[in-house]
Amino acid sequence: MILAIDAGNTRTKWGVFDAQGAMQSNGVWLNSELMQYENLMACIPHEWQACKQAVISNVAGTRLATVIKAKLAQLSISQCWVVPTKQAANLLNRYESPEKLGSDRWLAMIAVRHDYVLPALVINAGTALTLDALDIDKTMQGVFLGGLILPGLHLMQQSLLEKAADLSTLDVQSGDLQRFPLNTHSAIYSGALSAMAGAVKSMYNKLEQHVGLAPLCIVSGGDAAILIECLQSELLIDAKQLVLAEHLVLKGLYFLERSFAEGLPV
Ligand SMILES: Nc1ncnc2c1ncn2[C@@H]1O[C@H](COP(=O)(O)OP(=O)(O)OP(=O)(O)O)[C@@H](O)[C@H]1O
Ligand SMILES: CC(C)(CO)[C@@H](O)C(=O)NCCC(=O)O
Ligand SMILES: [K+]
Repeated sequence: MILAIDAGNTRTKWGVFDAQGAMQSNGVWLNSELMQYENLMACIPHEWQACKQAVISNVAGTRLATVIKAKLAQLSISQCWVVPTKQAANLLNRYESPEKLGSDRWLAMIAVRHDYVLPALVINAGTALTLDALDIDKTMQGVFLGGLILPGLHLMQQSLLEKAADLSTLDVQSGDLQRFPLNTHSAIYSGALSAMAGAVKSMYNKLEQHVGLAPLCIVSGGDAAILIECLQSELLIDAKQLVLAEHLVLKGLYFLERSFAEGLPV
């Protein structure tokens, strides 16, 4: 059994994979929750005890990493912390400094390379919104062309409330997506969601132009369903090309681990 851990900026998700690559169990913590456990053993899921090996993606900083390291050490689970490279698991990374690419973005692309037909736009709608363009070359290798980083739905709204004096008494709460909003909550919510959808449409068009055919648009993350609904209702992207994908980073971790085990080039 292999344990995969995806530490994002808001939440940490984990999944246990069997030898056939099926996810047998999974769970999630808020990072704030995870940092508060005094007794680390108390919050270790019993499913972890069947694992000898963990593969970890962390974009949440060193404090959270320290907590996770200690948990795994207590259980004598070996640890592999993923740092993106120039090439791995049949995917080429064209980032100027490959190791500076977020490991969550890299692993989501590894999962998409494995599970879907390329080209594809790989979207994570979480704390941040990332839009990563994935093509395929003549040798059938996946190629990461580059991508965008934006604030996610919660952050976009939160930053407005923090910096605009007349909005500072409001909470981030879901307004409605409206075409012509007539109250502040819906104006802010619709503004943030429209900005996200507009960025997706723009990036999708660029990739479509670049590859000369309609790419898939694979969406994951806490706000994936909301974003897909908006893209569909506003007719921005053909519904046939839209896919809601779960656990992409966890699956990417499993596939990367397996590619190491099979001795594929890294
Ligand atoms: N307690 C919360 N705090 C912040 N965002 C939340 C919370 N609960 C739900 N969300 C929603 O989830 C989104 C974050 O998604 P997700 O959980 O995928 O992020 P994450 O775990 O931080 O992952 P990543 O850092 O990889 O983006 C926010 O935009 C927000 O709408
Ligand atoms: C962009 C985020 C925050 C998305 O989770 C993460 O992938 C990250 O911290 N990336 C490092 C910077 C980069 O990808 O260029
Ligand atoms: K993520």
